[in-house]
Amino acid sequence: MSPLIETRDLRRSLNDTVPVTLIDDVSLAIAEQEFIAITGPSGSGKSSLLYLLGLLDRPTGGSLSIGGRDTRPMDEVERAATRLSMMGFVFQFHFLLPEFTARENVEIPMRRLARLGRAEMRVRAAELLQSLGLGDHLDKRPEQLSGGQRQRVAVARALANDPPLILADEPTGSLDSKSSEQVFSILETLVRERGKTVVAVTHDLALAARMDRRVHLVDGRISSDDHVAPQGPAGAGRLPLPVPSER
Ligand SMILES: Nc1ncnc2c1ncn2[C@@H]1O[C@H](COP(=O)(O)OP(=O)(O)OP(=O)(O)O)[C@@H](O)[C@H]1O
Repeated sequence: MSPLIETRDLRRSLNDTVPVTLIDDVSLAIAEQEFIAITGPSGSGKSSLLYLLGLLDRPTGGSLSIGGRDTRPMDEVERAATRLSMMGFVFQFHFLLPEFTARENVEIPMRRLARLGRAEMRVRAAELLQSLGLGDHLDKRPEQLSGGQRQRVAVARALANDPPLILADEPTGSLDSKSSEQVFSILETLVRERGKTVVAVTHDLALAARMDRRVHLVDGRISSDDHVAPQGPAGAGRLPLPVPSER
């Protein structure tokens, strides 16, 4: 089976007055159900790499395949369609739309993909939020939620179209330790019990140590890539997500 993500000699350069190489010949294969940290010093290119993998930016060299499809010939419409169906994004700041409720925010990617009818979208959004411990907050707007709750809404939104891949940029970076642990354990459960692949940029080496693989960048290049065997219980099947306590 082809990897979920495969890059060969991926490169992103900027041709400003002084040329800068953000990502330098990165070759990486990521299989389904991997739980991967992208680590490295500030400015090493972690976010740049994640944006390339998420088709939010275009490489200036090398190749990138998603789900076995070469992304090079894709136009913007195909790239957007691939993002919607294959990926969910979680950023350090939740980027929820303030005028919409939690449930409406989760419905947005479903509306864009337009695979489900309106009633099905509403039910699915509610179920996702319930599974993340937010069943009592469906109709609240982001300003009425705590930071940890907002980030869990952002995770529910990332899962809206049931994508195989979740790309996260410092997903716990602006949370207190309790909320950070909740969000991390949700991401872990998505891999272990829901078969998702999670690629997360993190500065937090303690969290990275709990993931299965650490791709370490220095100056836009992979300086180390260390794997450990997945820790999920073999044959555990699909278990419910751990429901964080309501706050
Ligand atoms: N649009 C841009 N123009 C010029 N330089 C850029 C641009 N985007 C990123 N850079 C530079 O590229 C390098 C890599 O940035 P990137 O944000 O990917 O690093 P990072 O490892 O995620 O950093 P941090 O941990 O601080 O978020 C940095 O030196 C950054 O200043």
